[in-house]
Amino acid sequence: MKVRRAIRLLSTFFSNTHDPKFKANFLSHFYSAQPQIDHFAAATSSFGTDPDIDSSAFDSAQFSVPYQNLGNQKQNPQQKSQPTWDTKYRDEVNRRIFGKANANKKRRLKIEEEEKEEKKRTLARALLQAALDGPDEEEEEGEDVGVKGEDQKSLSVGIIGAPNAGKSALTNYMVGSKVAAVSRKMNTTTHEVLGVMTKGDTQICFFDTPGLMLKKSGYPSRDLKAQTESAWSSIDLYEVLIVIFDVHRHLSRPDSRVVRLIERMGTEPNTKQKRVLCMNKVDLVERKKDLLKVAEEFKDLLGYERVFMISGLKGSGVKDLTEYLMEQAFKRPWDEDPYTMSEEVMKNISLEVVRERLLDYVHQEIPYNIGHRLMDWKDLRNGSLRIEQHLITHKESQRKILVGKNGSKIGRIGMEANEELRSIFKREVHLILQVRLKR
Ligand SMILES: Nc1nc2c(ncn2[C@@H]2O[C@H](COP(=O)(O)OP(=O)(O)OP(=O)(O)O)[C@@H](O)[C@H]2O)c(=O)[nH]1
Repeated sequence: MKVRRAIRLLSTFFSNTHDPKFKANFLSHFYSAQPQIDHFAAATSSFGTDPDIDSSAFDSAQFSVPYQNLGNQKQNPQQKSQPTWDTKYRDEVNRRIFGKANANKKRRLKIEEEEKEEKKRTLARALLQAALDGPDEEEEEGEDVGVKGEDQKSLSVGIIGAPNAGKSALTNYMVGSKVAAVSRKMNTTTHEVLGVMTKGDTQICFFDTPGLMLKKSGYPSRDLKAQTESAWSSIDLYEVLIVIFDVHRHLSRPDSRVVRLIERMGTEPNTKQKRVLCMNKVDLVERKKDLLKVAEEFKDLLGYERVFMISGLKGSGVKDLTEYLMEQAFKRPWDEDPYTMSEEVMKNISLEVVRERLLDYVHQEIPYNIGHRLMDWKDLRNGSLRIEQHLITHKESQRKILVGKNGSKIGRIGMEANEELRSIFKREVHLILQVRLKR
């Protein structure tokens, strides 16, 4: 749709232009993969001159498709199915089968780094989807626009669980699927806002509780005592605490530390906090009877007001959980500006938009190992946003595919991404994409 609109704009522009020389020049601009001197000089200034790097560029400034306030269009960017491959499992397999426990610390760090990146991207995708979807019917009912301070309701929700229990996936699902607006920011190392959901008059902030080390007894480890103590004491700050665990894993290989955590949280009363138990990853459990068995196992834990069987990834049961949380909210002004998108989120969205367009145009031709980096992000004085991203490949053949004939592919990717970013950020965007060959 958007390409068509851009093409339409270009055709109108052309039909009003009669100078054939001008047309020819313009077209050579449009399709040229060669950087245009002025823009390129600016675009590469942050890079220095690396003789080993060859590049081709798209610069949105060369294509004067006028900015229009495109509003909150309903769009459906075809979401590519993401590999659900979890590198932790690969690591575990290597460790068990090949005994590579400590073989490669660097590799582990790299994997962790990749996982972090993937999480950021997942969040960005969810936010992007939400931003593009616009408010759905349910949200329109409650219209959060202009909800007065005295009518606002808020709730803080902490999520606790072992690594891999699915805390992020659940939050992303809740925040991403029903978001009227979103923001995400880091507070301290122990309080990370996982996401903010604003729906109707209610805003729910989800907090991660990282850094909680458990001993076999289910109590905090003495290692890193100060750090973990502050993390543990922070748990009480939330009005609702979600204790989440991987029920599929529990059925096959129960982890005593997780069981103790569930028991501890379910027995220790806290009159100021409601606690719920979430049996996550139910989609992986084949025999649903097994779920009842697990529910039975924890039925005497009176500290939990409710038990939810959910799939944070696929969404089953999440609606009930969300409704429950909405009901718990207190009359209190919102903590977060629902329309704030943090810069970090915006940056990730910009990468994600380009990545999606890339996948649309190069499909499987481009392996996932192509480097994709945000090189520059600037708020310009005229109110526009300058975004520079580089696609880095080691192979000339890949560079050619990305650039396309006379730069047509990178040009198209750039045009579409630029327009999409304008409509998401509601401002003029100056996008520069460079395909670089690193020898
Ligand atoms: N099948 C299935 N997989 C899930 C579900 N929830 C999470 N996962 C997967 O489990 C893995 C861990 O999920 P995360 O959401 O990252 O878990 P986390 O608790 O935030 O992990 P840490 O950040 O390590 O504490 C990911 O590969 C998810 O895709 C679910 O409901 N069903």
